[in-house]
Parts: sequence; C-alpha cells; structure tokens
Amino acid sequence: MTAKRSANSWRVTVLGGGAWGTALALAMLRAGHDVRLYARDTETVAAVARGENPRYLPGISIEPGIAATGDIAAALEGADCVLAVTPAQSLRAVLAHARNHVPAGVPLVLCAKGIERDTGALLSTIVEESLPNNPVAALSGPSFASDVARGLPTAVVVAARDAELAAELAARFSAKNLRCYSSDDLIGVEIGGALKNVFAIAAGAVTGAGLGASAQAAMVTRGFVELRRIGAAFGARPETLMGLSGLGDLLLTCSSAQSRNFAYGLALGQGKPLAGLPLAEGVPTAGIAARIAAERGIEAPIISAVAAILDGKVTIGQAVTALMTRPLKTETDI
Ligand SMILES: NC(=O)C1=CN([C@@H]2O[C@H](COP(=O)(O)OP(=O)(O)OC[C@H]3O[C@@H](n4cnc5c(N)ncnc54)[C@H](OP(=O)(O)O)[C@@H]3O)[C@@H](O)[C@H]2O)C=CC1
Ligand SMILES: O=C(CO)COP(=O)(O)O
Repeated sequence: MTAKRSANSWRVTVLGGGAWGTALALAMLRAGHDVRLYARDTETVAAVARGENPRYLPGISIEPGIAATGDIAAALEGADCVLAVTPAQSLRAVLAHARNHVPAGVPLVLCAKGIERDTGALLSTIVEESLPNNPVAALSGPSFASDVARGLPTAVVVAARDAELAAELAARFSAKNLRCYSSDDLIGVEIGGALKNVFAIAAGAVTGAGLGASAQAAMVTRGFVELRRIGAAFGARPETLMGLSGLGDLLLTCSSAQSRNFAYGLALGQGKPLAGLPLAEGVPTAGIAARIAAERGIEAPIISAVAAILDGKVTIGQAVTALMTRPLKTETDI
C-alpha cells in the first residue's frame, strides 16, 4: 500500500502526534515521502513505532515506514518540508521549540485550524514571527483524521502566497485518495478553516437542544455569511470561502457528530458535561473571533452568541431568542 519513494520524494517532518498529525504522516507516506513524526509524548512515539496510535486514532493500524521520535532536532534534520499539526493555541510554543532546528527556506505548512486566543493572530502570522526565513503555507478542507488515516478519498486545498509554491506542495502531497487543490489565498484558506469550527459547535448545539433540522440549516447559512464578512475584512477572496476550506469544511463538520466541534456543541445543547471532551478548536476561536468582529465593527451575531454561551453568559434559549428578534433586513445585505 505504501508508495515507492521516487526522486520526487521529500523528507517531510510532521510536528504533532495527535489524530491529524498521524493521519497526515500516513498521507505523506502514501504520497511517497520519507516521513518523520515528532510527538512530545513518549507513549505516542512508542505506539506509532508499533503501528498504532490508540489514544488518538483508536482501531486504525498505522502502516510501517513512519519514523516517530520525541527528539525535535532529529525529527527536523534534513527536512524538505514541515507540517505543523498541533492545536492552534500550542503553535507558538511548538515553533519556539522547533525554531533552531527547522532548516532555513523550507516551507512550513499549517495544518491546524484556529486563531490565537490571546492575540487574535492568524496562524500564518505566528509562523512569520517565529520562522521569518521559512515560507508559510496552509493545508485545509473537509478531512476527518480517521477518514484520511483509513485512506478514504477526500479533497483539500493547499495555500501559499506564492502560487508556484502552493502548486508544488499540492502536487507533492496529492496521492490516490488525497486530491490537493492549490490556492494563493493563504488568508482565505486559514479563515475558512478557523471559523468553520465555531459554526460546527453551533450546529451541534442546535441539534443537541432539539431545535430541528430547519434551524440548523438556517444557522449554518447565516453563519456562512458571518464567515464571509470576517474573511472580507481580512482580505480573503469570496471564492476561496466558497471552496473546500470554507463551505466544504462547514458542510462536513456542521453535519456530522464525527466532528469534535459538533460533538462539543451537541453535549452543550444536551446539557452534558464538557470536561474531558476531545479537542474542540472552535472553543478558543469563538471568543477571539467575537472580539475581532466587535473591534472591527463586523456583524457576527452567531459567533458572538456561541462565545457568550461558552462563557456561560447566556443560555442557548436566550441566544436563540436574541438571534430571532434581531431587526429584519434583506438577505443579500452582507
Ligand atoms: N482531527 C482532525 O480530523 C483534523 C484536525 N485538524 C486540526 O489539526 C490540529 C490538531 O488536531 P488533532 O491532531 O486532531 O488534535 P489531537 O488532540 O488529536 O492531538 C493534538 C496533538 O498535539 C500535541 N501537542 C499539543 N500541544 C503541544 C505542544 N505544546 N508541543 C508538542 N505537541 C503538542 C498533542 O500532544 P500530547 O498528546 O502530548 O498532548 C497531540 O499529539 C487542530 O487545529 C485541528 O483543528 C484539521 C483537520 C482534521
Ligand atoms: O477539521 C476537521 C475536518 O475537516 C475536523 O473537525 P473537528 O476538529 O471538529 O473534528
């Protein structure tokens, strides 16, 4: 199943041994690359070496060929490309740890989805601050880690400001069941991936609270308007947000309890305990996105409602009433 390495094979280093890091390491292996996986947790390193990652990808066997290590220097030595696949809120710390070992000039591909809670920085800004000598790219789109790890087909987008770099990365990452489109709209791809998580929480909450499929479709549609407004304020192109990293990922994660953000919202809507649930990137992103929208005068009532619910400032019922009684307007007034 593992593709043969060719002259086009790169040494690809994946930073992060969670669900998505492990799945992407497998995807890179299948695309014919020489893959190293850095995980800080020794048990994860040992598990990947055994051919499994039961904590993050239970029941999925990991093909041999991924060199897992807890040694950041060894992981990055000779890398042609680095994939950053830890949670958004950890990115700055991970890059600080990796900084002295990342070869100059090699692309750093963001695979996390979020906005830094404390600063409002997009993840590309964090890379540019931390690794000024490395071009930044982002990989995003509808792609559950377990689907990709199992080798099920999907399509994603790889973006970089330099269209040639984006196209090269997309070509090198594509494999039989991973179709990578390219884009030079880095910010658009980042914003789509980050904000869809907030609406996935909202979609889960709508389902959990039993508000009905109609409410869910209406919320996701109006949420997408907010995503487009915020995207526009950051200079994202509308067609990017209509693509895999915006609409595509919104469709996936707002309709499936396989999404951890949707599952988080579902528990919220059902009044179940939230402690101990898996990573839901939309939680920190909701608060900072609401703040960014308020500071920039962008109308984002659903994002603000999600942030207020997560902060315990309003109940889901109160938020729904507030949303339903907003002044009426034309639909196209975005
Ligand atoms: N899972 C998915 O389907 C997809 C996820 N993503 C995005 O990818 C990102 C990562 O998600 P995912 O892999 O699923 O998350 P997981 O919770 O499955 O794994 C997170 C990984 O990051 C590691 N980590 C956290 N903080 C640090 C740190 N400071 N230094 C080193 N390692 C650290 C964790 O290590 P430890 O075990 O030691 O805590 C763990 O290996 C998120 O932004 C997510 O939105 C994108 C597309 C699909
Ligand atoms: O981004 C994802 C799929 O594209 C994964 O979504 P969750 O983090 O909500 O599981």
